Amino acid sequence: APLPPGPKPIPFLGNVLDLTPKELWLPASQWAKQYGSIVYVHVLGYGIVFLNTAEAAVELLDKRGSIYSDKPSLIMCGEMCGCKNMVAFTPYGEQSKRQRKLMHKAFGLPVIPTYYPLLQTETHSFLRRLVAEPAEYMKHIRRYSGGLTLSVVYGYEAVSNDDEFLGLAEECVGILANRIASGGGIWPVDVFPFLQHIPTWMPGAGFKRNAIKWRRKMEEFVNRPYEFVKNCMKSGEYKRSFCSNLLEDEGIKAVDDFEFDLKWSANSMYSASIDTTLTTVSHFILAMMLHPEAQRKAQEELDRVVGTERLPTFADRASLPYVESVFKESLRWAVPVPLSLPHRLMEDDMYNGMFIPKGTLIFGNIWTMLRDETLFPDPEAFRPERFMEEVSPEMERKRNPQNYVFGFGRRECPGLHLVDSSIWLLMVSMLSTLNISKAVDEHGRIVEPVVKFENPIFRTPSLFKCDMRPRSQKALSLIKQSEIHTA
Ligand code: HEM
Repeated sequence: APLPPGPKPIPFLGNVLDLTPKELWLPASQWAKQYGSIVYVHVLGYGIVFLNTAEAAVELLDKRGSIYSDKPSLIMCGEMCGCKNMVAFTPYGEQSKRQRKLMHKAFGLPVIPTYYPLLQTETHSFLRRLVAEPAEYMKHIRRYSGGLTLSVVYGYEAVSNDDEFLGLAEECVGILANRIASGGGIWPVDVFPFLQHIPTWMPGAGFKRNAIKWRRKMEEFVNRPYEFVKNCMKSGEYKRSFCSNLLEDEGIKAVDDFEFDLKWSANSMYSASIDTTLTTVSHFILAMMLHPEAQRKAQEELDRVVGTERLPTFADRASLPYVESVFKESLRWAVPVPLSLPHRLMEDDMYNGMFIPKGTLIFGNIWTMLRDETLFPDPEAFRPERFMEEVSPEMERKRNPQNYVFGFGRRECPGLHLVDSSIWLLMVSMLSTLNISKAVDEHGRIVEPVVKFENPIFRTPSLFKCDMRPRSQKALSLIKQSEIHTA
């Protein structure tokens, strides 16, 4: 049977020249238009498949999940830098299933309301930092998502921007995203495994010396916050968290390798939440700045439902349909992880008469799915109204961006329910208290945002100038008073 179609490879090297290190989703979406729901390329004989429709992604990644849920085994990232135990890199098998079970226990839908008070506290602290230093909004979003994850996962409260655990986490997430996994995480040693045996002192062995250094940092990042929880529990003074809840669960504790799994799952959630949250919230700010009419409509709804005497809460959610549509459209428009994370096919397989060889890397092309004109007419436009239209339940499911942006099948994002609450509250709180608009320079001219996307995995916009200020004196005092109420 033929391989799926795709751009013509060159001899031996394959499609190496077609694969761009930045915004690979753009050529991938052109291939989707040209070749259809499934596209095949290869690099030096290693196959890569892009699944361009929800039907193909659900059929393969979900229904045939037992063979489509493995992860590529990367020597540099996984073995040498020790990341193979992070959930996003764990091979499909007993360990990945145990880790996901732990995360499901902590972040499954029924548990999320128990985090509401914490989400509220962190959101209000974020608003206070934002009004004090609006130009530093990216720093504040990072601090928010880092602080939230430290509290939820370890019961640890970061007290300042210079907090030692926040610093350690920032450093490690930076090493992982910008050093270890840059260029898709494939190093020469992954293609020529014998390189791992060359002595560290040899010229050209810099990658080995770096790997030793980075591995030590990663281990510190895994162990130190975990030891913090255990010490607090010993002393009897601790906040409930993912780790403490599971450490108190006698049934789960009895499972083999429990502590190892717990430590690495906790750490993985930290790494997985920072860039994704930063990307989503930055896109929301960008959208509000570029579409003042959508912002105004959302604010009118908020003023009608919540009023101006208090901040919004989760109890308001069902009465805010337009705000809900802004939330959905922000996720669709942003596509924070446009090609999802790669899965590895464990056995030869056939799809619609085409052959997909064992070992092929499979990318869910979420970008193309969420730019599908039949589901989202004028897909580049930011138009929350599209989600206000009356459609059949089947169509509603097909058009819900939350069914795409978190990936598919057995490796689907375990943080999705938390994100649904945390980012919703963050957006609604910003809308209710702040006006977001384009910045004005010292000559009074409007500064048009210029945005680039440099990260190969996350569609994070580069820092852009914008103006964020309280909607009124009342809004400012609500933000300031939130500290007193939280305390
Ligand atoms: C807007 C925010 C987020 C988005 C868009 C997002 C999206 C994704 C996507 C697309 C994947 C890959 C799924 C696949 O392989 O098919 C993923 C994996 C993952 N996410 Fe998220 N995520 C977000 C936030 C979070 C948060 C807050 C957490 C933790 C609390 C988290 C934890 C994880 C983990 C641990 C994995 C690896 C799962 C595995 O390989 O089994 N994510 N996420």
